[in-house]
Amino acid sequence: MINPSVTLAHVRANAPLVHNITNYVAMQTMANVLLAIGASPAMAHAREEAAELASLASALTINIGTPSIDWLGAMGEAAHAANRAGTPWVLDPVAVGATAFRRQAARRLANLRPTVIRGNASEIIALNAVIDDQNPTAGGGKGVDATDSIEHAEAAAQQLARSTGAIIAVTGPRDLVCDGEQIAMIDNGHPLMPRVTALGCALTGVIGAFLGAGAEPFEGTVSALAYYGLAGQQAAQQAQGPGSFAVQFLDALAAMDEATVDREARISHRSCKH
Ligand SMILES: Nc1ncnc2c1ncn2[C@@H]1O[C@H](COP(=O)(O)OP(=O)(O)OP(=O)(O)O)[C@@H](O)[C@H]1O
Ligand SMILES: Cc1ncsc1CCO
Ligand SMILES: [Mg+2]
Repeated sequence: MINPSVTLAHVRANAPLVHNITNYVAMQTMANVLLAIGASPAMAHAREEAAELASLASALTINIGTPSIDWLGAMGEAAHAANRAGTPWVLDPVAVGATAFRRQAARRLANLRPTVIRGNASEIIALNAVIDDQNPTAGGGKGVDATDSIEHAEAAAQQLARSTGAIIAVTGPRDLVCDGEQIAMIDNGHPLMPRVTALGCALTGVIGAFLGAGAEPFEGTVSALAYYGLAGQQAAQQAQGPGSFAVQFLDALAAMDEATVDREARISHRSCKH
């Protein structure tokens, strides 16, 4: 039985510092989402300070949404520093199927022992193919958007969890979390969420904050997804469309009552099929 409110309360009480190397599109949204949940965001991508900041933080997140060679250097150094410090870190392999540059970057990062990898269904299918050396040339997704279903990604998530040792979180109309042995499905969320850019990227930060607050990685990831989806449902009740939804969403994250998360989280849990 997972109680998402336990970690949410820890985040609110301890305001973990989350270091994010994320894309230009997501930076402000992600920082605002982290502030709304009660965490303390730091967005920094200079190679000169990446390792130092990662080792100070309670959690690190790395997102390849707008990659460059310089940033990849900073990402590698930050991941190594987090590993040395025993700090959890989350990889967001944005649009990994789209280009050779992204495939190479994501392969390198996924092999640096991330605690969690979060992507949409197409990203997880593509990343698994890359790690499995199927090396897709034009695989998966339409740029940063998903074109595959969660159900379709389940086998890939399981294989990727086993090959990388990471917890795999696949998000979409339903979310799935797999550690290679067990699977949780989360049925919270709202169709307006993918109509606002970078809400997936920001969710990667929320997972980071939950891990940084001390959650066990599988439970912390499931808890973050349920809380986030539920905030989406609540925001949608007040919203007129994607614009007002974005504003309402921050308010819903901040106002979320802890008992409500436990009551309205729709989490189911089972063993992997194979
Ligand atoms: N159709 C949907 N119905 C309900 N919830 C959804 C839907 N699509 C996405 N979500 C929710 O939106 C959040 C972000 O997930 P999504 O899969 O859209 O990320 P993403 O594709 O990485 O987004 P981005 O790249 O824009 O940051 C998750 O909480 C997910 O559950
Ligand atoms: C739209 C977009 N392009 C690169 S990163 C990003 C944010 C959503 O992933
Ligand atoms: Mg994404």
